[in-house]
Amino acid sequence: MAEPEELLQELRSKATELLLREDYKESITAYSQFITLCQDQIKKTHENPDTDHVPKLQKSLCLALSNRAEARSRLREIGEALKDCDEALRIETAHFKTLLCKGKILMNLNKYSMALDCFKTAQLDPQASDGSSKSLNGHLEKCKKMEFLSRTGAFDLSDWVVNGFRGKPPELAEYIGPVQIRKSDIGGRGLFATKNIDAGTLLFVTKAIAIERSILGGEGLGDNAQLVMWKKFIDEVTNSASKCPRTNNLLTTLSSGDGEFDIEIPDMSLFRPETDDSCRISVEKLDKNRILSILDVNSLVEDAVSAKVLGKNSDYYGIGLWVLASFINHSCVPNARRLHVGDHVLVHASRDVKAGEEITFAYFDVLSPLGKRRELSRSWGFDCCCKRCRFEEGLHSRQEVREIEVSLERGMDSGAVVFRLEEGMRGWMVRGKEKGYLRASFWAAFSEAYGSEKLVKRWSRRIPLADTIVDSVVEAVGSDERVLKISMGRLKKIDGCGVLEMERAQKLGRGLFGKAMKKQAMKILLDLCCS
Ligand SMILES: C[S@@+](CC[C@H](N)C(=O)[O-])C[C@H]1O[C@@H](n2cnc3c(N)ncnc32)[C@H](O)[C@@H]1O
Repeated sequence: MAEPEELLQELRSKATELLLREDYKESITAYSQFITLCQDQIKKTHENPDTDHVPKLQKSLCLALSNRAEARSRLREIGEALKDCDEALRIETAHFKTLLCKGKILMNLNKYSMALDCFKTAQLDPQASDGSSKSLNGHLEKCKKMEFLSRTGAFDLSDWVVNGFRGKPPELAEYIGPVQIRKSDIGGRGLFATKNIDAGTLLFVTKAIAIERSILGGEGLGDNAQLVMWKKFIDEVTNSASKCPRTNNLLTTLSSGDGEFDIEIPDMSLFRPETDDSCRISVEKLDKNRILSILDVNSLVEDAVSAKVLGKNSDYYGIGLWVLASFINHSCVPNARRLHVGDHVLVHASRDVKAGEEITFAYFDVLSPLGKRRELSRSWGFDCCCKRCRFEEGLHSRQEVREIEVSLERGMDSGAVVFRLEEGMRGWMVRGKEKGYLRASFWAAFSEAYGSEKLVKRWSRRIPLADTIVDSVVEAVGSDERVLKISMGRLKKIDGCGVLEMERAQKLGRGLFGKAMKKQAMKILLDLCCS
C-alpha cells in the first residue's frame, strides 16, 4: 500500500489535472479524497507533536479547498463552494486564490460590498503574481461599479442604445428603489410605492433566477419547441434551487396559486442581495410539483427592449423568473413597465405614482375591450376586478356601449366609432380618468382614426384633439408604444417641433423606456418606435 504522503501527492496531481481539463465533477471527487486524507494526516500529526509537518499539510489543505471551491462554483454548487472558501480562509485568512474565488461567487450573487472586501484583502497579498493581480484589478473595478449602481440605481443605457444595441448588453447590478411588499386588495401580496414618484423612475432591477431562450420558427414546430423550452426552464430552476440556498429561499416566498389570502408577507431585506441571510436560510425544500406551480403563476415572457424596438427576431421567445417582479399584480390601469436587458429586468413607473399606491403591470394587452380582457385574465387564472374593470362592468349593461363594440367589430368607419363613444361618454356623464379607461378599451378605433390623415381630416371637427386622447389614455394605462406613435406621428407633421412638444414627447418616452437613457438615446428610441 502506498504511503499517505505518496497517496496525497497522487490525489493532488489527479485533482489538479482534472480541474485544468475542466472535468469539474471528477475533480471535486479527487479533491474530496485528498481533503479527507489530508485532514486525517493533520489530526495524526497533531497527536505526535514532534513533527513540523502541520504547516505544510495545512497549506496543501487550504489550496485543495480553494480549488474544490472553484470547481464547485463552476458547477453552480454555490452553497458548497462558499463553505469551502470559508474553510480555506480559516486556515489562511488572506489566501489570494480563495479570496478571488469567493469574491467572484459573491459578485455573481450580487453581494457587491462583500465581494469588494474579498478583492481588497486579496490585493494585500504580496504573493499575487503580475497575471493574477491584473485579473484581480479587473474584478475590483467591476465590483466597485456594481456596488455603486446597486446603491444608487444610476443606470445609463444610452451608449448601448446610441450604438444600435450592438455588442453585449450593458452590465447591470441588482437595485431596489422606493418599493415594499404589502398585502394587496387586488390579490395576495403586491408591491407598493413608498413615496411619490414620477413617470420613468426606476423601481428596481433584478436578475433572473433562470431564463430559457429560443428562436421558435415555423408553424407546428412552435408548440413542440415551446414544450421543450418549458421543460429545460423547469430543470434549470430546480437545479438552481438545489444548488443555491438563497435561490431556494427566494423561491419559497413565491405564490403557487393556492391560498393567496393569508399568504406570508416576506421582509424586503430578503431581496437585498447584500443582506447576510445565512441565518435565515429556509430548510423548506421545494418539490417538483411546487416548483411547477410557482413557475406557472410567476414566470414572465422576456420582452427584450433591443428586439422589441428594432422589431427584429419576431420568432424569438424567452421565458424567465425574476423573483421581485413576481410580486407585481396585474391591473388594467397599470402604472409600471418592464425593460429586459440581458438577464436583468428593469421595472420603472410608466406614469406618475403616489406614495402608497400599488405598483401594477399589464399581464396582457390592456388597450383592448372589457370582453377581451376578461378572456385574457381568465387564461391567467383569475378574474380581474381592478377599478377599470369594475367601472366598465357597470357601464356594460348599456345598450349603446354594446352597439359601439359591435360596430367596431363590424369594421365601421373608426372615426364614427370614436365620435359615437365620445358623444356617449358625454351622455353617460363619464368624467376624468374614466374617459381614459374607455378610450383605452376602444383603442383600436382611436388608433385607426388618429393614424389616418384621411380620417383625421374627415372627423377633426367632431372628435377631440389627438393630444387630449394621448394624455387621457396615458393617464389611465401609462405610456405605451402605440399611444406614443400617435403623438410622435403628429409631431413629425408640425414644422419645427417646439421645445414644449419635445419635452412632452420625452416625458412619454420616459414612461415607456424609463429614465435610464439620456435625451439623445431617448430621441433615437422614440424615432425607432414610430418608424
Ligand atoms: C405573479 S403573482 C402576483 C403576486 C401575488 N399576488 C402574490 O401574492 O404572490 C400572480 C398572481 O396574483 C394574483 N393576481 C394578480 N393580478 C390579479 C388581479 N388583477 N386580480 C386578481 N388576482 C390577481 C393571481 O392569483 C395571480 O395568479
